[in-house]
Amino acid sequence: MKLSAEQLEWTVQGRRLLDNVSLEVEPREMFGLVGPNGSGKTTLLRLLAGLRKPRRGAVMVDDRAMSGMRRRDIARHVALVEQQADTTDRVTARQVVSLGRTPFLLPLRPWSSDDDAVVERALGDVDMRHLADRLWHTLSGGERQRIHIARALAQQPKILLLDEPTNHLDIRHQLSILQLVRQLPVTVVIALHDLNQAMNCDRIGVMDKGRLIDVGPPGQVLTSTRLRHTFGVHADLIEDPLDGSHIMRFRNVV
Ligand SMILES: Nc1ncnc2c1ncn2[C@@H]1O[C@H](COP(=O)(O)OP(=O)(O)OP(=O)(O)O)[C@@H](O)[C@H]1O
Repeated sequence: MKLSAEQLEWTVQGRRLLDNVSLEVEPREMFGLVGPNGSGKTTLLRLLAGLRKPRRGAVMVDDRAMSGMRRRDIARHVALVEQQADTTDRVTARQVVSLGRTPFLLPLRPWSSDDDAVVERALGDVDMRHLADRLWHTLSGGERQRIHIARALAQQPKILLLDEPTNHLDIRHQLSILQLVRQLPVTVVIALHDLNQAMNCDRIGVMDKGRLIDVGPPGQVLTSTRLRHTFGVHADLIEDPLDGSHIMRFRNVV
């Protein structure tokens, strides 16, 4: 499924947090969003997920305007994993993942064994089956993050939006989640701070002060000049002797 943004604008208290952002993400593409703190990545993801309505511009899912879609309809296509989503309810990990099935439940289509199977698979995908019956508040930050990803997977979305999904994870789970996301047959937009992880996306977009200032293949976009000007760091791209891929080596701040 294709996801596009057309001239999006979002203003809060007179401050323009998103300024004329246009973007097209192709079906099954993995699109990375990078940019310094406060550059607008989360704001853009929330608009792309339909959680906020743009002041100006539109979000399109294939050729349908999201503004004309009902909440449940959006949720059947688009899932968002937020950076800090929490719950104070006394629920188990499995119950949180089960929430991902809500958009598909109807009076004439109640919970079924198919839903159980989807939830179990999602728990397995994030390596959380063994903790599925634990209460939410007893889980660690990284375990909660994996459960949030599982909830989004249980939604079986065509478009998956992820806001820094690896920021609480140990290195093994970082790699396995990114590998998993990469293999899913869905359109992905993923905000990442780790620029070396962003190198694995098909294309990336660079956000800076609410604007999307560059889009393209990672190797073309994340140049030493871009890292200096937008991220304020001196860095070199080094070639990995094993496979010829590029690795960023950060030196010091500008
Ligand atoms: N509701 C709000 N009211 C006022 N300012 C806001 C609001 N939401 C976000 N902002 C501001 O908008 C800017 C963009 O925030 P956003 O969370 O989208 O950035 P980000 O690129 O995701 O940042 P980070 O990398 O730190 O997660 C920030 O300066 C933030 O303080």
